Amino acid sequence: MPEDIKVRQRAFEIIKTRSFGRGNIKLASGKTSTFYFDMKPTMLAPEGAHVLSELILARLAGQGIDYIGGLEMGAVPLISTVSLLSHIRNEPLPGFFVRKDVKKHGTRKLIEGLPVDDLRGKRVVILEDVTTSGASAMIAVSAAQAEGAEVVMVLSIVDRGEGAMALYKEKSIEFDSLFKAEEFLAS
Ligand SMILES: O=P(O)(O)OC[C@H]1O[C@H](OP(=O)(O)OP(=O)(O)O)[C@H](O)[C@@H]1O
Ligand SMILES: O=C(O)c1cc(=O)[nH]c(=O)[nH]1
Repeated sequence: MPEDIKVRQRAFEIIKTRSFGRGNIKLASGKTSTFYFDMKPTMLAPEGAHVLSELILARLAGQGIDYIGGLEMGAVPLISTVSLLSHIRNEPLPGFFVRKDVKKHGTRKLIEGLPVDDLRGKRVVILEDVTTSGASAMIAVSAAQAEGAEVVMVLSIVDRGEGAMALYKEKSIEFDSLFKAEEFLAS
């Protein structure tokens, strides 16, 4: 089996075991669902972090990306591990994250992890752990655009197929995911 297919298969197994669950649950959008992906146990497992980062770097290869970013909390572990792996491979891809709320103390930054004004003119990919409506990742898109970045893609680990694709089509931003929820629902 080719290496990239093996890595994807391993990521699928880890997500299925550590992150996929069934049962009634309320979503960020306020809707309810009968299944859920809690991606943190995958992103924070050593092998999970590694395989997801490999898949993301493979998806972004050769596209002249300057920065990866995303909304707290979901995107934060991903941004860190993708950035680390990019350094190990000598193709550094720095990261930033966008706060949901600015702190009332400290530097009061909305965007954390980079020097002021550093996003101007930069090609940015917004990462997300799970997309449902896509509205959460859109907060990070808007924050990066407000700083002058060109957001070239939103890349989700798992897309639930419940609106994100249509949202980003309307915004004329490329959208992709490593996995679809239906793959787990069918397995
Ligand atoms: O596409 P959407 O409809 O916006 O839903 C997906 C969002 O929901 C989850 O975040 P949550 O709000 O649960 O917070 P967390 O990342 O801080 O845990 C997930 O991490 C995404 O950010
Ligand atoms: O829509 C959401 O809030 C949501 C769905 C899901 O499967 N996982 C998650 O973390 N958030």
